[in-house]
Amino acid sequence: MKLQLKILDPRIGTTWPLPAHATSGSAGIDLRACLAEPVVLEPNTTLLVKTGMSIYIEDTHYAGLILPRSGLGHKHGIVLGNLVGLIDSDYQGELMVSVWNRGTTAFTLEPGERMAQYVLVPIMQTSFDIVDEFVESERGAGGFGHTGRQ
Ligand SMILES: O=c1ccn([C@H]2C[C@H](O)[C@@H](COP(=O)(O)OP(=O)(O)OP(=O)(O)O)O2)c(=O)[nH]1
Ligand SMILES: [Mg+2]
Repeated sequence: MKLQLKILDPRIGTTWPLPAHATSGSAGIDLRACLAEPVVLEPNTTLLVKTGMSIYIEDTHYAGLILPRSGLGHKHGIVLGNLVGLIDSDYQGELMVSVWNRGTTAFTLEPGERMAQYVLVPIMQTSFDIVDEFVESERGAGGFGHTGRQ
């Protein structure tokens, strides 16, 4: 599916490649850190980092998710300060990534480094019928481990 992309940082598409799926089956598109110079992220610090671009989804049946990269998250503790970024279909501003060093050692984020990934997902918007009672389901109100652990 084609989306409108506005390039805000001229290094995107010149110094660094245009955003794209890395392989034919990649679900995500890596987002690069649009930094002027390397930044040291001390343990347990968070930095809001520009991506240098805006993606306007427009169609309300889709949203963007910003997710961690597994290698950075597992090996270096670099995840997201908001855990997951949710990008609304009507958002036209610059995509921003809240980079959180949840690890125990400092991490140097380099200009152009792929820091997170963007995934387009389908969305069902909801409205509500107000009711007093539900038709009873098999589960009912049981949750939070109600069915046991094994
Ligand atoms: O990691 C993120 C999360 C959000 N956004 C942008 C796109 C999104 O559409 C907008 C609002 O995000 P959200 O609704 O999660 O944040 P909020 O704190 O509720 O802000 P708002 O009051 O603007 O809705 O911020 C990002 O660029 N990166
Ligand atoms: Mg909001």
